[in-house]
Amino acid sequence: MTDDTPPVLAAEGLTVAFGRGSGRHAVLRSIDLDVPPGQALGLVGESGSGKSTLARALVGLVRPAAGRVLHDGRDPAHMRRAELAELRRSVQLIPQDPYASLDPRMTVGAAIAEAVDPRRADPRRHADRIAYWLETVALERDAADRHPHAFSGGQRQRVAIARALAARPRAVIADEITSALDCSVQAEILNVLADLRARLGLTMLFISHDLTVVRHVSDRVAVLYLGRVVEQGETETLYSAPAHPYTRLLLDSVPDGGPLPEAREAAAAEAPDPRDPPRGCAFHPRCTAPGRREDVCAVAAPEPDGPTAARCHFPLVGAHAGS
Ligand SMILES: Nc1ncnc2c1ncn2[C@@H]1O[C@H](COP(=O)(O)OP(=O)(O)OP(=O)(O)O)[C@@H](O)[C@H]1O
Repeated sequence: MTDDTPPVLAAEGLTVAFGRGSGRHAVLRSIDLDVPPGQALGLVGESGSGKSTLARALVGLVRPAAGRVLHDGRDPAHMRRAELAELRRSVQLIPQDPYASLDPRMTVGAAIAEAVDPRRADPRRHADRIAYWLETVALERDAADRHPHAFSGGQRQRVAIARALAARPRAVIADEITSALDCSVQAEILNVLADLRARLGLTMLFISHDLTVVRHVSDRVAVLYLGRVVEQGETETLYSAPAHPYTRLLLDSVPDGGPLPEAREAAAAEAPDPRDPPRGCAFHPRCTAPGRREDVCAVAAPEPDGPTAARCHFPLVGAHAGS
């Protein structure tokens, strides 16, 4: 790999809008991010911030209103049908609910066989590959003969991961795959993913509303607020010195010892309607960073600045940090 190897996944000025006429509204606004080969980018944000829409846009299920997505430096909008089919295989989306990716009528073996070779999906033909992928996610070989409903939630998510990997993707997008699971099962799935990343050098976009979860599996993290990336950077930098008050709020809300009083107050405030975000900095009505909310916040949208490209007029750290 050279320095000019393009990222496996990228978004450039990506804007996605839904609705028609006067009801049309942007859900993602000028998103810039990239995931280089073998890296894992975590994407965090609260419900409605646009995480799933971004995942869907990256795999070509949602069309940009402006900007573009790139796969290995190429825009799917200019691909032929066969290339698009190959793209769908090479970027696997694992959704929160494995039932959305697993056909309940198919045995697990048949589902994996289909990913191995869609044209010759006979599970007997691919028995060794099926066993290999099941073992890769720490499931028994005989899981192949059972249907998805015969598994627990965590096991089902392992099956979904095995199925996604069996397609030999260049990248995996995991969308809230642990959020419906108990803490201990969540930890198991995160360990499986961390192990797979180390063994297979997977390129990954890992989406969650939970910063603690994202930290374990990401080299870098991007924070989404009302359809905008408000901060992104190396995981350790972002966690140890967040520059955006929203990132700080998310970190302070992590349940170890309970949130700080300001975080509690801001977290309790309703998130604004994504269809009609506040002018200026969209976060300003909830911003409780002491002494930092100024008139400018209500009128001017901040540009990304500092080591973590924080979109804040008064970042908490960095050259322009206020007192
Ligand atoms: N097909 C659609 N048509 C219209 N609006 C949509 C559509 N898909 C998503 N939205 C809206 O886009 C916004 C972002 O939704 P999205 O599902 O991407 O958020 P999210 O961060 O993934 O939330 P959650 O964590 O709750 O899934 C929401 O206001 C949602 O109602």
